[in-house]
Amino acid sequence: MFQVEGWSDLKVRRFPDGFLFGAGTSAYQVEGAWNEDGKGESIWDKYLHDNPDIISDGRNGDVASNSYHQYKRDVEMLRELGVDYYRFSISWSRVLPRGFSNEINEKGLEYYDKLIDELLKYNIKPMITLYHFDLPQTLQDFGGWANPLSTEWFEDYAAVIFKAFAHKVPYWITVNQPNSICVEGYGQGLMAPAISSSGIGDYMCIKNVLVAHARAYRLYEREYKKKFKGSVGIALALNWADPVNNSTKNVEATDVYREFMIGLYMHPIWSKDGGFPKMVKERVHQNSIKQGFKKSRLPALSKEEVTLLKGSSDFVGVNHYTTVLVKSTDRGMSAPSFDDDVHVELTYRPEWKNATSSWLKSVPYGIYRVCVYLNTKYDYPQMFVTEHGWSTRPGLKDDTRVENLRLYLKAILFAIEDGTDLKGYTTWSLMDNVEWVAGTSERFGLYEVDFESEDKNRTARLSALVYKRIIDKRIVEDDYKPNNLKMSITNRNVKTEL
Ligand SMILES: CCCCCCCCCCCCC/C=C/[C@@H](O)[C@@H](N)CO[C@@H]1O[C@H](CO)[C@@H](O)[C@H](O)[C@H]1O
Repeated sequence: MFQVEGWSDLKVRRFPDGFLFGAGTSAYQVEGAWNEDGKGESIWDKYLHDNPDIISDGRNGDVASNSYHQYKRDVEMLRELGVDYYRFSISWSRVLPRGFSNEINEKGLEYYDKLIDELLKYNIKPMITLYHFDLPQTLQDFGGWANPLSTEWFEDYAAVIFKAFAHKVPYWITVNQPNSICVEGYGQGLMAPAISSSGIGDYMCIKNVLVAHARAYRLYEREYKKKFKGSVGIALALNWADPVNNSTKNVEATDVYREFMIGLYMHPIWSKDGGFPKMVKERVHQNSIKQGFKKSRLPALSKEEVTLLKGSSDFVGVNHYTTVLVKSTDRGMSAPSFDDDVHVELTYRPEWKNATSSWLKSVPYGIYRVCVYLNTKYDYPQMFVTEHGWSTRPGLKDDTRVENLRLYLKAILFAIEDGTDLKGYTTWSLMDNVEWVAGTSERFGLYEVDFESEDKNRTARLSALVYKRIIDKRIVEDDYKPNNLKMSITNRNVKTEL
């Protein structure tokens, strides 16, 4: 059993046979070529072009890590690491420049086809995310994810991508982090399209994104599952939250926080009864009525939608970075708002080590706790860690990333030992990239990208060598120190089933 304090023991745990290691990126963050070869504008292109001053270091995704031109080098890096799979996303507006499926940009499809073939040539399986934050701007002009028609636009887009690649791709993620898309994008105005409509726009978006996910899942299930046997899931932001202490009101506040951060997305897909969690529905409904709304600001799921969503995932994609502590509060908050509906305060332990990103603290037990929570509450769902990572400043000797990686992988080994059905682990990120409004000021890469160089050259960091060693030995060694930072290609015969 994994203990929060003093959890380390002397047993050497091994990653089970068949456990997969991967690395991840997303289209806007690495591709660049924002308007090349017929690509249409996305909401992130527009947002950062219109608001250059909000980017911490002024670097947007116009060129990013130049993966549109450097994809062969990216695959070479994956071969160096010896990973089993590569998680990357497709830019919707690169394939459908105006968002709708009547006009397909063949050059866009060609780019992904070449990338997939390059991966398959070296026995690296593609894990494709259909949507990682970059909606075509043309669709945003019609309300984006706040428009219920978005569920149909997404299904049409998914149909184009499945038709082109279902025969080559074993793992699919429909949508990355609905809470970031909706709460940060349509509520808090922190992510594109930067709409500030907390407590209203975010809930409209959440319903539509979840239904869109389910429509894409059902489409694959109907038309491709039998033939290609791929797995389709959704990636959720599943950070952990504990009460700041064990007082009843803080424990209750933590339950509420977990239902809004985890249950809102897990319950419709993985619970037995389906739909949004009762506690969330009741709180938003009561607040809405008090505030003079005729009905809940959280749009209801119809009976058909509840059924469509229930069971609509082969695995849950766990994007896990950090842990927060929750305190109950009576503080007045601006209303209506998502924060007012949840109504808690968050804090951290001062001793938790900080990454370069202010929100990111190293709390390894959190990943164990979130796995056990999902097991208990949702009956041992199949999982992939679809993102986990650490940010630093530039530099190749990234000891803090190495330490964080080792500690979290050990915690994952405990979670597996305690029954978690975890299929794989994806490190975020393969390389430095555009960290949204933080630009390139927060580096998440196992490979450093020289953003000053014309080609955006990549160099392995210490963490890349350590990750390679873990993949090779299938254990986490505390004392492994490479003699130098030279990288070479791993010739591994990946013997995993699709
Ligand atoms: C005095 C104490 C004050 C305490 C205040 C506490 C505030 C706590 C706020 C917690 C916020 C956690 C935010 C977490 C966000 C992540 O889950 C999210 N950024 C993950 O998104 C993925 O992350 C990658 C790295 O940021 C990103 O590159 C990727 O595209 C995203 O999918």
